[in-house]
Amino acid sequence: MTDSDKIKTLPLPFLERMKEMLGDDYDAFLKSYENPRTYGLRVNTAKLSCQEFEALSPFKLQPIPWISNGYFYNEESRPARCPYYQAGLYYLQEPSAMTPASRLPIEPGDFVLDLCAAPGGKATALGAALNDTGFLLANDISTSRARALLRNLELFGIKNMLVTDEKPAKLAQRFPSFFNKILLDAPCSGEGMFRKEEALARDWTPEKSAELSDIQKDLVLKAADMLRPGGMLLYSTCTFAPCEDEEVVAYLLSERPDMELIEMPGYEGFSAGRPKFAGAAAAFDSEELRKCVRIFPHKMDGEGHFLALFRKKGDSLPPVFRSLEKGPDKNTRKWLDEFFAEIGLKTLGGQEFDWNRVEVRKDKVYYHLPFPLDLRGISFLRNGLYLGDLKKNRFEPSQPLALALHKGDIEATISLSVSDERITRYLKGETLNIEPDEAAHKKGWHLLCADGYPVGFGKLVNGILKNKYPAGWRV
Ligand SMILES: C[S@@+](CC[C@H](N)C(=O)[O-])C[C@H]1O[C@@H](n2cnc3c(N)ncnc32)[C@H](O)[C@@H]1O
Repeated sequence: MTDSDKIKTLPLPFLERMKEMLGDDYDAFLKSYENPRTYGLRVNTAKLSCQEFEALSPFKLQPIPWISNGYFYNEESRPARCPYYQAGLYYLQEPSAMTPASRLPIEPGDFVLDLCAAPGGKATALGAALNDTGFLLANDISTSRARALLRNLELFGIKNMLVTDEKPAKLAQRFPSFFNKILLDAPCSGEGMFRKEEALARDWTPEKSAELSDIQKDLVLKAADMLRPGGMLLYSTCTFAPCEDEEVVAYLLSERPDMELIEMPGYEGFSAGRPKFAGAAAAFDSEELRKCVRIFPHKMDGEGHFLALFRKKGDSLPPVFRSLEKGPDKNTRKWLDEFFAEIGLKTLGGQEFDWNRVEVRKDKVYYHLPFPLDLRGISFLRNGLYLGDLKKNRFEPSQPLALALHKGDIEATISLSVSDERITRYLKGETLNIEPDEAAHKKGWHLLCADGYPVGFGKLVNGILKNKYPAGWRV
């Protein structure tokens, strides 16, 4: 389909509304559909700095000016095929979609909720910013989408996380005034993504936006109720529809007078929210809506988005938890100790290993959140990090453990260059020949690394590395 054909697929009522919204800018907006879309990559700063990534990157990068750790890349570079992707060094994300997580200021130790998180484009950014301090609850109502979310968080090596597939109402009941940072990237009509995904334009109807607006209003109230006084909530959509954007913001401000809009770090391409779209619920100064941000594809190298940053008035202290004092049973401790001695474990993700966080369920060993949460009745896919499995009298490590390890955490590594074809063969599940000077130990469990960044485990026997990369992760 040519680019001018693309314009022909845009629904007429949508175009009429955009013409009214944009006035003199409408022609430039329409013309932007003739431009190719841009491609973005966001560096996992929990694993390496942007400078380190720039020095390593095999593809040409150009910084995204409004995202501190974001880069444009050329479509032909195919960064998903590079082993650094399997090592969790970056996430591929449309550049505008990087904006919401980047405008929610995460501090070490924050309790963060991403309410509609799958597949994890924003949750991975929030988790990396927390860098295993505090904790991240990443939720999605859809179980299958929550599985993809879990995989992406595991790829990023995040430990302090709870991944749930719950109804927001249930979470709101269990966690009132609990989190101090919340991202609500709401389900929306996706008008901002019409250039990227034509199917969205084909399925669009004005009635859908009205239905979604009701859902968004419900979700934003639930999110506000889970926010602690003094905490911040970022609401975002990838649509231009006023009933899903300013109208939802106005609704929250009217229903919850303790919520206020605040300015977010700006960028020259951002456009202000529109006071006239406040809708019926305008029991506040609608000029405040100018603090919202609209992203238009004719003003920036990205697709359409909407963002609003709120603060809950007042102040509060973080919840206090009793510390965990349980730890694993004697045998689990022994088998884990033996494995850790074999690989020479010093730290886990740069932090001291905390035995109190270890718990076994059905022969699976987990490294829980650092404090106990009451999860009775809450449906979750993961609490913390899945460390591995108890087999007959021994422990076998998991892939998420491999990805949660940092350079320097363990002794038993084999580090090959990313361009060494053995890394690609490993990712396909093949066994490898390893020279004696390439491995830290003569035999046993090793962590295979690409330029020092963990990719997965293998077991060395007589110069052959038996592949332990799980079938479900292979490329
Ligand atoms: C815009 S997408 C989220 C994208 C995600 N934040 C990211 O950056 O990768 C919206 C998500 O909301 C989920 N969703 C839809 N209705 C929901 C509801 N009532 N409660 C929670 N999540 C919901 C959908 O399954 C979908 O994954």
